[in-house]
Order: sequence, then structure tokens, then C-alpha cells
Amino acid sequence: MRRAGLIKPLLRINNNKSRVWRENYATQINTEYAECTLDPKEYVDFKKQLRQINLLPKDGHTCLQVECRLCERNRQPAAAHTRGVAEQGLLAYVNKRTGAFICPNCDVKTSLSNALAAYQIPTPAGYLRLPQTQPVYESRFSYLTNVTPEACDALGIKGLKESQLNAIGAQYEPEQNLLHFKLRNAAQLVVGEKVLHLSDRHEETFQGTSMSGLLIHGVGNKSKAVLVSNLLDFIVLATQNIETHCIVCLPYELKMLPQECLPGLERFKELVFWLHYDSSHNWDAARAFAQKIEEKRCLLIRATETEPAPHLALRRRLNLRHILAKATPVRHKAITTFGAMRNDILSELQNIEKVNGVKWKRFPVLNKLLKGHRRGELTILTGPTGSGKTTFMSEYSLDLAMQGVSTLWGSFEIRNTRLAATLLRQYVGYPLDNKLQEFDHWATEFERMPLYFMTFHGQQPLKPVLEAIEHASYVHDVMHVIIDNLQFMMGVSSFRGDKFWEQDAIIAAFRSFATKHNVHVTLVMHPRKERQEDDLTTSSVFGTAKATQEADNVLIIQDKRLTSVRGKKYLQIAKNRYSGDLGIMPLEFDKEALSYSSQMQGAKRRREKTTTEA
Ligand SMILES: Nc1ncnc2c1ncn2[C@@H]1O[C@H](COP(=O)(O)OP(=O)(O)OP(=O)(O)O)[C@@H](O)[C@H]1O
Ligand code: FES
Repeated sequence: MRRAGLIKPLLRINNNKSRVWRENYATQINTEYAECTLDPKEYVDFKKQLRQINLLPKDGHTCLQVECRLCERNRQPAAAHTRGVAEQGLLAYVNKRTGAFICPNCDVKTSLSNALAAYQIPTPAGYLRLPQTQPVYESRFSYLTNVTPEACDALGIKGLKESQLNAIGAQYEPEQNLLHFKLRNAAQLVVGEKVLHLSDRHEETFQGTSMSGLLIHGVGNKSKAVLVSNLLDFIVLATQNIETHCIVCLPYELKMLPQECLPGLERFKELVFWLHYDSSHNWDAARAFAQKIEEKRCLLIRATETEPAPHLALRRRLNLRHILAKATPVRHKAITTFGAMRNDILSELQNIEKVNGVKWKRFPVLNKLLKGHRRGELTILTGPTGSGKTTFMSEYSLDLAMQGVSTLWGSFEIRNTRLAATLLRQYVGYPLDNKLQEFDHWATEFERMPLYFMTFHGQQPLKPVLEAIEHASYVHDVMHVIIDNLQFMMGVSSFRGDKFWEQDAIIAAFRSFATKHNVHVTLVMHPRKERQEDDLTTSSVFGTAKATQEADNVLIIQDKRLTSVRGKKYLQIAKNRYSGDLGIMPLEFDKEALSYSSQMQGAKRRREKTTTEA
């Protein structure tokens, strides 16, 4: 199995709405499942091995479905000639993108190479089958009862009865005043729980080992399902008795859809996204998730005034079945018409703030000019050597990650530990080297952000980097990738021709990645050697004009302090394809916090003023 650059998740992902506890247990198999990309050759060998033992897999939407052989629970694999008609054994799932081998029956996840040995006849000497394990998920809530009328009324859904809530699997926890639902995996085993706090409507998700749980209401033979992003929408639709569709609540709202959940969706031929977009960073979530679960079976109800999320539609007395019937394909055909795009356009116009993207909290000038940070765009940041490109990009990305933008850093120039230390200092707002007693507190807070780091360092060929990014965008739902800096991929890739040609090819690869995977890619690039007194311009970007032609945004750090007495340092927005506004943002540097943010500096001055006045 080819290892891409390993991506080290900074452990837990959490934000104030939904707590995800990722206990990364090692799998029971002899090695922990490594984050790696699928080796096509291994996949072919595995299918060949299955044919040899006459075990015919089912080629599903996202997974190969095959009888599991990992543990002793299953019959020993019969030799090819003795197998009669295969009665269906317990199913395991091989993810066709990552090669992850997932068995929901024993809640196991491992790599294809690990699993292959279990299908070999004779079993390789020394290979031990897994002991039989029956995963038991221990609920965090010890006292759960039937839903009470008061709890039902607290939901504010007109006409809803507590008996309906009990019928869809809801339970009530009186101490914390919350509704509780079990999450089950593809083998219908309880592997987690999702709760809705009735006091403030915030949700929390708790999962055990492999994060494979979904909340599904509806009988097993339905081949269609509606996917909703929160429990309120789930309750509204699940209590409507919609005959044609199951109702599925995504476990982590629009933040992410773990690959371990995909086996639970394999049985559906049609999936309708009917989502509630509660913030700008998840406006494109349906498109991103559809790419993961196979676009051609995905339909979308585009959020408009007349087709809002289910709980809003119910409140506005709109006809839910009528809205459901109007779902259209997520992706338009190759040739389309205005009519087919009409709802898309209306939805974007009515949600323009979300379409503008995620606003920076620390850089209001950037919001004014760039309007926000959007998925699918390519940004180039350049500036003189040592001018603060990495420092600025660190704070720029931190601001977004604090708002839920899942971010992957490719730091080829400085070590991940140094970059993470910079990010932490910008997060805290002051250095911790003489306040080490505070480190654990801040580090635990910091870990909860969706920040990932590629473990590549120094010169890297382009291919493994793109593989690692592709893997991360699939497995971790990454929305923003930063490459610092591009020059580290020059001279080692298998390009022939001059360095400008090589640079153009690398930029073209990132451009198509950003568009195809709807991920924002930021490339930090050195400028051509310029005379210090000259302003850098878009043509200063290293290489040919292609770099700045392909980019949606070009940001340049201009440092005039070195060439004139009253010189300032500022960030120039030299290209802005989305809204066209160009301009500059002054960069005052707070060395303590390693911050360029005027907001942070203002807050710090206010803090100091109050302490001196006290
Ligand atoms: N405006 C500033 N004033 C003073 N020091 C700064 C400023 N901006 C960054 N620094 C400091 O300068 C050093 C270099 O910053 P950084 O690595 O971000 O620059 P860079 O442009 O990425 O460098 P390179 O061109 O080598 O990639 C860091 O120690 C950083 O803390
Ligand atoms: S049935 Fe698959 S590991 Fe036990």
C-alpha cells in the first residue's frame, strides 16, 4: 500500500455545537490502520484472490462488499471447488477510494494489505484471525426514559406527540434536559449517540471506535433516503411517515462525513440532500459530500425561501412532500440550460452572504475586498524573503480554522512543530515560554480545531503531495490547503523542460485540484529577484504569467520600510476574480502575538488599558 505523506490529525475535532470524541483506537488487527491512499495493484490482487476462493463481492456505490473473513466468527473460507451456493455471510466493506477495509460486525477498520491474508488459502503460516468481538458502546447517559409531553412541547413543533418521538427511537434524559438518539453502523450495532439539548438546541455527537454511526429511520427495503444535517430536521421528516424515503441524520452536521459511515449508505440507490446551512463554511457541503458518496445517486434541494430546511418549511406551513419531489441532481449534465440552473441561481442570490464565503474575524479589510474565503479557489501569496509570508498565512488560516474551515498545511520550509507553535501563539495572543503552566489548557483548546499537517518536509515531488491532499480532502473533508512554498516542488518532479515550464505544470495541477475537489488551495511563492525599491506586481510572481492567470486571488506583501523612512508594510490584493475589488491592507506586526491583526492588537490595547486603570 503506497503511503502518501502521512497526515497527522490534531486529535479531536470539536466546536461549540457538536463535540466529536475521536478515540483513535488501534484496530484489533496487528497494525493500526495507516492513513494511506489506495494502491490500485493491491485492489486488483484482492479481487483476484476473491475470485480464486469463489467469493464474489458486490461492487457497491462507494465500497466493495464482501463476506468478512477477518475473525473466527466466520466460517473458514471453503476451498473454491467445495463452495455451494454462497449463503450471505457477515459483510465487510472495502472503500474504493482509500482501500480502508471496514467490518461493522466487529467494528474493525484496517488496510487492504492486512485483510488480504485472511482470504488466502491456505491461511499464511502464523496469521492469526481476530478473536470474535462484539463491539459494545457504553452510553454516556445512564438515565434515559420515554419522551415526556413537556420535552415534546419544548421542541416547538406544532402537533408533534411524544408517542411519535418514542416511535422514531428518541429517548429523554431529564437531568440535562436533552433528547437522545442512538447511532448505528451498517451492521445495525449501536456505535455512538447524538443528543439535542432542548434548552438551546445545540447538538453533540459521541462515537466509539471507528466513527461509523448514522441515525436512520425507515424500513430496510427502501432504496431512497433523505439526508438531513441536524436532529430537528430529522424529527420533522421522520414523523411525517414519508412512504418513499428513509430519513438519515448525518452524524457531524455539515462539518464532515467520515468514510466509515459510507457502508451504512450503500443500500440506497438515491440520496436527497435537504440541508440546513447554518454558517458560511458549509455552503458547499452537499457538493463535497456528494463527491464522496457518488454524485450520480445524489439529488439536492437547493436552499431558497420557498424550499428551506425541513423544520423551517414546516414552520412556514410549506408542503414537505412537494419540496422533496422538486429535488434536482447535485451536478448538472455536461450541457445544461438556464432553466436547469434557475434554482441554483435563486438559491445563491437568496444566500449571497453564505456564497461569499467565510469572513475573517481578524482581517476586516480582507472581507471588504475579497468578500470572504470560498472553496474551489486558488490563491497565490508572495512577498520579499523574510517579509512574513508564513507568519501571515499562519494567522490567516487560523482565523478560518477557528470558524470550522478544515485546513491542511503543507509546510515544506519550516517544521510542523515550529508552524504549530506559531499557530498556537497567534491563537493564545502571547508567548507561553514563560507561562508553561498554561500550556495544557491552551493546547487542549487548540487541538479541537480542524487543522491537519502533511508530514512532508523539504523538497518534494508533486505526485505524492497531490495524493496526500486528495486523501485528506476525502477522509478529513478538508476545505483549505496551504502549500508553503511552491518552490520546494521544483526540480524534483519528473518534468522535463525548463523550470518555468515545470512551475506552470505544478500550478496547473493545483488549479485543477482546487476546481475538481472544490477545495481552496493557497500557494505561497517566492517572487522573482526584484530590486528592493521596486513594488512587487503580479508579474513579480516567480515563473511565467500562467501562475497569476490561473489564480483567482493574488496577495502580495509589500515592504516599503526598507526603502523609505516613512515606508510601511502592507498586503496588496493585486488580483480578485470573485468581486474584482483591489486594494491594500496595512500590516502592523505585534511581535508578542506574532499577529498582523488590527482586531487582535486593538483588543490587546483595550486589555492593557483596563489593567493599568484598575
Ligand atoms: N512585520 C514583521 N515585523 C517583524 N518581524 C516579522 C514580521 N513579520 C514576520 N516577522 C518575523 O520574521 C521572521 C520570518 O517570517 P516568515 O517566516 O513568516 O517570513 P517568510 O516571508 O515566510 O520567509 P521566507 O521568505 O523565508 O519564507 C519570523 O520570525 C517572523 O516572526
Ligand atoms: S465479522 Fe468481520 S471482523 Fe468479525
